[in-house]
Amino acid sequence: MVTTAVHKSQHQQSPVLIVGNYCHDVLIQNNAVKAVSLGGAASFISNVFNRMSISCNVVSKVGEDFKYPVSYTPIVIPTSKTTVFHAYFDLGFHGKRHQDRILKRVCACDPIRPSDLPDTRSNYGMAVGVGGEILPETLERMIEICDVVFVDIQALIRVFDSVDGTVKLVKLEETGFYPLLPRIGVLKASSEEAVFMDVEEVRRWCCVVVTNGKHGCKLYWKDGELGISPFLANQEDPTGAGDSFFGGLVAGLVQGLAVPDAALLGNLFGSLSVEQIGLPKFDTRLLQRVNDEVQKRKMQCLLYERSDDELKFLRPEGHEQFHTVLAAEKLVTPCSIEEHQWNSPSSTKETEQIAVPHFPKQPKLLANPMYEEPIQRFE
Ligand SMILES: Nc1ncnc2c1ncn2[C@@H]1O[C@H](COP(=O)(O)OP(=O)(O)O)[C@@H](O)[C@H]1O
Ligand SMILES: O=P([O-])([O-])O[C@@H]1[C@@H](O)[C@H](O)[C@@H](O)[C@H](O)[C@@H]1O
Repeated sequence: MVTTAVHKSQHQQSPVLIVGNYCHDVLIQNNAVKAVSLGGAASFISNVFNRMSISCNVVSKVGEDFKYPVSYTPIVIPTSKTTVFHAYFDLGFHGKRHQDRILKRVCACDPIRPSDLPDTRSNYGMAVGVGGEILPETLERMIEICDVVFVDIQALIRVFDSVDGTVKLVKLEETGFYPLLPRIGVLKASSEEAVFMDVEEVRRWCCVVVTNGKHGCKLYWKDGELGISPFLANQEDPTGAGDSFFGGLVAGLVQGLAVPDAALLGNLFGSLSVEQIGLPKFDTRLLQRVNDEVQKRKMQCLLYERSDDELKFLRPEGHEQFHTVLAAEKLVTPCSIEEHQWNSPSSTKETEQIAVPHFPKQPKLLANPMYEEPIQRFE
């Protein structure tokens, strides 16, 4: 169970094992490339861990064409190319459902096999594939070598059009991963992905976390559910929000927070991520203050620690106050990237802007009469 591993990690300092390929992301809008960036859940999550001083180990495969410096060296496959995703931000209408982007996997690196994983045990495993690189046997091996495994559903239910690589989703129960669910700790899904599983069924086996953009997230476990408040953000690019959320959630658990407080940290990192294009660069002062608050919060919670694992899901006393303090810290710290609009050169080290002749004007929020929520449009 999630919290058992939390307690173990306080005694042994084993790292978190992150499994998923790095990729190259190409962000496209109005038929023009707006940015090319390091992508893949592994890059967004390790970015959060680095800044929260959480030690981790990444197993990721790339080709010789991989072009970004990363803190955790990937396995280079000479016979394969790095996974590439094209994200289209203006094709977001599929029948009646709105999506903030259409993804196409235009290149796929090799899968990650059980033999690619380390022999040593980890307290936490994160199965965070993006391009179908995690096989059922790889997840099974992760379950064997990690005390608790956190899984992003996108690693399990994505299929890729054989002609143009468009990402489609299949029902979780139709995948080879389904029998493994009772052995994992947490399954994370965005609200778009959550409709591809039976939440009522899956919550009997593991904790389910459903993220819902600017509305925050919701936790579902066997005996209850709990909504976790969002943080305000000026969204520039939704890419990596779910990954940064997941990094924040697990960072919180590793630090010893209760599940609802850790999910709040996830919401904070998700909200910081959408404010920048590509891999976010977090403000050092903000991170220092957030780290301080997490330490204080952990000490407060130790004072009334509950022994029953299931109770760890309940909102601990002072949770709202923790949200207020984190929100205030976010508000007082100006974004470290001042020029982070679509049409400005980015100062993020690992994000590269490509100049195109006619950039659109600033993103503008327009109400779409077909849907309740406003959608982001570019003129
Ligand atoms: N516009 C936003 N404002 C504030 N927080 C956001 C926004 N978009 C995303 N987030 C945060 O990031 C998390 C993940 O975003 P979501 O869009 O649900 O995932 P995904 O990127 O996988 O589609 C949300 O639960 C929320 O905490
Ligand atoms: O936006 P998000 O869902 O958190 O995660 C994204 C993946 O869905 C996408 O396939 C990948 O190319 C991005 O780099 C990022 O990892």
